[in-house]
Amino acid sequence: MIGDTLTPQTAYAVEAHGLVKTFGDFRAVNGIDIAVPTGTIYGVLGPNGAGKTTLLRTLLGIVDPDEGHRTLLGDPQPLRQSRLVGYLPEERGLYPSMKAYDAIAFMGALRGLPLKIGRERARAMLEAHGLGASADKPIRQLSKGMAQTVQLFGTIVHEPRLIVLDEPFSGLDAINQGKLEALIREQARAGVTVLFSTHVIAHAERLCERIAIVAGGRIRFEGSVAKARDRLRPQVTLRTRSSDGPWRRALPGETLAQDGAWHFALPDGGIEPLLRALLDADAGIESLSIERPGLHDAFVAIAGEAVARQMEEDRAREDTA
Ligand SMILES: Nc1ncnc2c1ncn2[C@@H]1O[C@H](COP(=O)(O)OP(=O)(O)OP(=O)(O)O)[C@@H](O)[C@H]1O
Repeated sequence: MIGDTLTPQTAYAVEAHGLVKTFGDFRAVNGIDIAVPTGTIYGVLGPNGAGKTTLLRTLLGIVDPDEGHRTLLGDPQPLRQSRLVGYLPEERGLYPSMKAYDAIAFMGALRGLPLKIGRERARAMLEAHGLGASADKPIRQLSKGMAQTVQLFGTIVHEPRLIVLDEPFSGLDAINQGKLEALIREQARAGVTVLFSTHVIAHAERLCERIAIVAGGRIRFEGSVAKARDRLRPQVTLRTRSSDGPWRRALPGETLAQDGAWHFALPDGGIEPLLRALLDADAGIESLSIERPGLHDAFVAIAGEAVARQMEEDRAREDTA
């Protein structure tokens, strides 16, 4: 890895406290604390306009904060670490006449990788991902998905320690999104820290060890996906043969009877006391399921219905674009 001797690995690849970035009177980033553990896949999740891009750019050192401080790979001057960082911006663009392998090598060269090594690695990466036949094609002849893959390879060809991807899934079809998810996992397995932004909850849920939910320039939640999901109680659905009996008293107060089943949140004391009552009274348990809420439900609980609806709309707009 280039410059591996420059900085020892720190516990957190990115750390920031009290970050504020204003544009005129508008606070795009409004007091953000964030800590991205080294070697994790970390997602910044929020609707368009939440401040994700500004946050990433501030962490990278492209934008200076008005308040607060941050370290990138342990360095309070993030740009000094740029050779160890790969950044895929939201606005993407490659030179249309450049050949695919050359475009990758060129991007690596901007991060200090000798062109010759970049070209060799570029060809190997394209081969390994079934794109060897496109290596010598000019970018303008590639499909959108392929061009985006080329840009991503250009982002990682210099073997960075930290990859920052701004909305990397947008504009990709489902197949290419799956390939990108696999590539992100591959990088993480190799010990690379991956920080990405998205407005699609499913990507964050599938990929991330930790997430930050951002809305209105602030972090509404920071932690593991499991911790976010734990914000909501698991939901119980119970079907019984008998419809009444002393066991009914063991159902929680806010139980809802719907579609021939009882629905309620898992009680603090667990399901066992209720099970005992059902068995003792011979209620006849036909089915019982306990479902943990997904990240989507947790997101609604954390960020609110309005923000969740805006994210759905962002996604729908993108799908029809
Ligand atoms: N250079 C700038 N000058 C003025 N306002 C800006 C600038 N950059 C961002 N903003 C504003 O800051 C807010 C946050 O933008 P930002 O791009 O960080 O959000 P985002 O969550 O990344 O959303 P998107 O995915 O739409 O870019 C938006 O209201 C945007 O218009």
